[in-house]
Amino acid sequence: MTDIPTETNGHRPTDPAAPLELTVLPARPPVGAEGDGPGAEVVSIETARDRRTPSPLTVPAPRPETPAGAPAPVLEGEVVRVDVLGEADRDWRAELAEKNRTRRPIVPLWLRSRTDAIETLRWAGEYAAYVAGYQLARTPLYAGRLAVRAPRGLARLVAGMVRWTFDLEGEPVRLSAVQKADPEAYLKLSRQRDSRVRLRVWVSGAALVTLLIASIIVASVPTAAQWTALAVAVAVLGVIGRPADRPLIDRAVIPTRVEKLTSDIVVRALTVLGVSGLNAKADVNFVAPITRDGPGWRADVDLPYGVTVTDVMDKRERLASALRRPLGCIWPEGDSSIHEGRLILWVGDKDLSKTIVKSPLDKAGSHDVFKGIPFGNDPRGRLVTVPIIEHNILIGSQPGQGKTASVRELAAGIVLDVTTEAWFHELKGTGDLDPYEKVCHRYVSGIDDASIGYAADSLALLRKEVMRRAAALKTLPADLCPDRKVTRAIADKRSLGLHPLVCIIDECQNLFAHAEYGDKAGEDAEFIIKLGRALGVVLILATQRPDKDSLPTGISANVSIRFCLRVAGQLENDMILGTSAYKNGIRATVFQPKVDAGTGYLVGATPMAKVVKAAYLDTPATQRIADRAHALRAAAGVLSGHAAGEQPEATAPAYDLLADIAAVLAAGEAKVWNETVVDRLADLRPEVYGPWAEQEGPARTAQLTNALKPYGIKTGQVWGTPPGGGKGANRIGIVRDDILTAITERDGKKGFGAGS
Ligand SMILES: Nc1ncnc2c1ncn2[C@@H]1O[C@H](COP(=O)(O)OP(=O)(O)OP(=O)(O)O)[C@@H](O)[C@H]1O
Repeated sequence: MTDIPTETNGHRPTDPAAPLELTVLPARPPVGAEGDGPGAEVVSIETARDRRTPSPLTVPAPRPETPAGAPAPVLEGEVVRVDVLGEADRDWRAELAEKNRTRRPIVPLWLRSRTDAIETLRWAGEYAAYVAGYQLARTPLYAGRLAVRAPRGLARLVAGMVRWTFDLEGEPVRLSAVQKADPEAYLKLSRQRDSRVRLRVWVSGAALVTLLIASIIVASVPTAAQWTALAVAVAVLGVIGRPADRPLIDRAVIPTRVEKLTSDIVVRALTVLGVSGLNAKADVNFVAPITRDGPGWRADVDLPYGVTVTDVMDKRERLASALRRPLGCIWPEGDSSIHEGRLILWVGDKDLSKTIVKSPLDKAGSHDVFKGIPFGNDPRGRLVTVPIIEHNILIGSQPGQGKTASVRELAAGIVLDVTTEAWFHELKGTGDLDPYEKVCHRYVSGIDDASIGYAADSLALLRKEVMRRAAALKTLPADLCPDRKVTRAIADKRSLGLHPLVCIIDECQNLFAHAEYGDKAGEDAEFIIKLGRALGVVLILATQRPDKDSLPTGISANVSIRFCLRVAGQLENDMILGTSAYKNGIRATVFQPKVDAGTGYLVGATPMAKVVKAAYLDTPATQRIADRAHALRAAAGVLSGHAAGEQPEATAPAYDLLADIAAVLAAGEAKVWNETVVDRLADLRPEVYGPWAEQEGPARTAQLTNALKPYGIKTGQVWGTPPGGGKGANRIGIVRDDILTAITERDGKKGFGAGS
């Protein structure tokens, strides 16, 4: 509650305990003044304050200047509270809405997702099977233990029977009656004992006779039954003869060493981080009970006002120390859909950095890329799938953090889908993708100029392919292609040539920073990323040098899925994960060099950025997958290009579209129809633009419209006349100035980029 300052006379009262309000509220009767007599009620100052009716807000008098040491005059005035006491008007609808938003699930978290439920039941099943197997394997040991303990059990049984039959446990009490010379008590106890013993002798005798009869019966039954009876008798005696400190059955698992996460532990950890505003127990507000969530504990906490989850994430190492767990177990996350201070603290049982995630593709017979590719696990052990159709993927990190391993996992999903054409380029020359060579339409591994030139050719060919596909998709009937994009049904019709085509370039910095091929390759890649998405063309790029020379900004700005393993700083982080990622707390700098190989931030594949440990395929596993993919593809008759031993396609001749258009437009032509420009381009470079001119009507016009989109140039209705003369008309066309402006801007940027 906020109070207007109470120092209306410029001085605080000398006695700090003095009720400040009473000295400055002369206009109002002091508390209890109505009853100042003998029967007056004694009221505490707090109660009196609370009873007081709220006053309208008044402005305090300005502080008067008083000469030093002079007693300050008491000013008339009234101290009032800014906040009105009492129950504030409650907006019950807003409260209900808030409650609805934060309600806890009826069905437990692990049962809400099919995958989680299956996973949990699998764990339970595996655990039960393991315990059963473990104990079954030890039955001979347990039988031996029972046999050894049986004689002691027999002795205990006989001794127990005798004690019970003759009521020996009452003996000390009877003796004490004798010692106290209490004949009355003794006689009472003796009579009770005699009556008990009379009954018990009969019971014990009956038990012995039953046992005798049972023994005679057992002596006459087949041997197997005799053994069974003996085993039961030994087992019973063995159990009776068990030493108090040694259990019969061994534990199948060591009791968990993982400390249960409690609110005290969480509070202790959060309050020692040194985050300003987060210092005391009262600063930590639990919004749900701490629960098990996957293989770890989850605490949902509201941080104090003004403290954000990023403040805590920045101190992850300290948090790990405060929780006394390895860093790889501590995964604080935000839930900004609620607010910036909602922290979900997940503390895993196992250190993520010591976990090797198995790829589900290792055992998969085939795969469908339209369902995404299983990529790895989040820290809670949940499978994360990366969508690939209609996406492009950028992977980046410092050297040796697991880029190639991540690419291998994605490549496994790609090759196991026979409808997907694979163009793989590994520009490090270490042969990490070599197992896949035999299924690739285009493949190269190397760091030399020829290999880099080959990759540049691939991008040029891919650009051409994108343009071909754009036209081909347009001609498809609407019922087959309602959304104007490649679907599973379209991909399955191989004759349409619109199946998924995935081009991987590992260590792409060697291509984009290449003096000869770099610029053109960058432009082509940008073009493919922008236009290829709906056409089934996917680019996957991996780089260990995410700077603007090695990774053109047009690429880093337009990819839709990003996976960033450990990087050194904010700049690299944001180049891979997108502008402001670091500021928003998505920081791949938190991962440890080498130790966290394979672990990175995945953005764009799931609704929120996620930490993911990529599945790891070693070379033999990769080889097995590639062998399976080869057999599948051979059976389906889809091995082509490099895989079929064909020579590489003739490389696309290098060309510059904007320069070519500028060359075919005369200085006085302000606006020209697309079809006229396409005809002139085909004349200029038949090998490049010839296929455009072969298209009919709208498809021909669309070729140029699509090709200009990446440059930000739009086509529209322009007035013109046919080349041979004739009636003028409005048709789709271009404005010459747009072309010249784009050329000037591009060349300007190049000049700036080179110089900076
Ligand atoms: N997902 C993973 N799980 C476990 N270990 C991994 C994983 N990914 C990579 N590693 C480990 O890290 C090592 C380096 O991985 P990789 O070659 O993929 O790194 P890179 O980033 O491609 O390196 P470079 O930049 O030098 O090419 C691997 O040999 C492996 O030991």
